[in-house]
Amino acid sequence: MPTTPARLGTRRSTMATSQSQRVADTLTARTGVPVELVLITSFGDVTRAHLTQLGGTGVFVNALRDALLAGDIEFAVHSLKDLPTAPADGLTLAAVTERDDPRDALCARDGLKFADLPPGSTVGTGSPRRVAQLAALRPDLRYVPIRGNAETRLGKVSSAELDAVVLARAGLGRVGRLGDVTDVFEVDQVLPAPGQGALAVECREADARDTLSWLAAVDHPPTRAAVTAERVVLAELEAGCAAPVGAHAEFTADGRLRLRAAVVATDGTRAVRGERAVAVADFPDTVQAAAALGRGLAHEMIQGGADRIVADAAEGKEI
Ligand SMILES: NCc1[nH]cc(CCC(=O)O)c1CC(=O)O
Repeated sequence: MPTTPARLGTRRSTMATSQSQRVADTLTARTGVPVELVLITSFGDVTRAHLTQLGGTGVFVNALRDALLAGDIEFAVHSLKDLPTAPADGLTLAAVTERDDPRDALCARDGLKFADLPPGSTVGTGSPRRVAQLAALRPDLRYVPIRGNAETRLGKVSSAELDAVVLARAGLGRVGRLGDVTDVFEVDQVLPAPGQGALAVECREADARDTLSWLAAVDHPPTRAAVTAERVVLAELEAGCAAPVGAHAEFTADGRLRLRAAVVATDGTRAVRGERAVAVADFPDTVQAAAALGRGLAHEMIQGGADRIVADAAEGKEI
């Protein structure tokens, strides 16, 4: 067992350092291996461009991946929903942590619920997925693209620049701001981003089987199966993290993995939704069964025109 600390690369934001520290602490508690955090600046943290204009997925993870490949760190913790679906050469997902609350949350002025926002109220979110699904529920609100970390976004409500913002509840918990939440969207109202609420532990492929095999101590196989199904939907639709695609999988009481997905046009007027479930225990490999579930649902949705909606959303970059 190594006695020099393993270096865990993290982005600098409060959310990133808090979730990285939590993974580090759990790993040390479960394995005895000391872990130190190494702060890395990513392009996604410094640019002010809108997420849909950054030209693809991975803006938040590339700096960490570069540091891994350069040998500056042993492993990295990412928000799984920020991780591109394409595998990175030489790297592997050593663990997927048990998912936190996957739902999106509203933080509104005066404790307002979503249904009680007056018509014309301004709702800030940088995510086409959220805008599309929220606009389908409340076309009478004004959706305003915003960027910045969770604290910056919440500040736009307290300064009265916006009436509300929508953020992931899991992230708000990690920055200690659950007290700002005034409403929570059930997953059948606003489907979360694939992987939302789960963390990915990434390392060099060779190390995962060898010197870093202890990272498996934070792997949560049911979460890995669920997020695999969700991410396959995203990959099959050839959509990135900025696409209007929601997907959520969960195990039902009778042991089936149930996957729901939605592709919604950014103005909320067109949508293709789908749902299917599989008894994963009937298959030798749970993750492969989950991937097959995701592929099946994605193909059914493509038959229904989901790929057209994704392509249209990618063309009209401004939301
Ligand atoms: N794209 C930024 C990002 N990446 C992960 C989270 C939240 C935490 C999570 O989903 O694990 C957030 C902020 C947000 O969407 O509100």
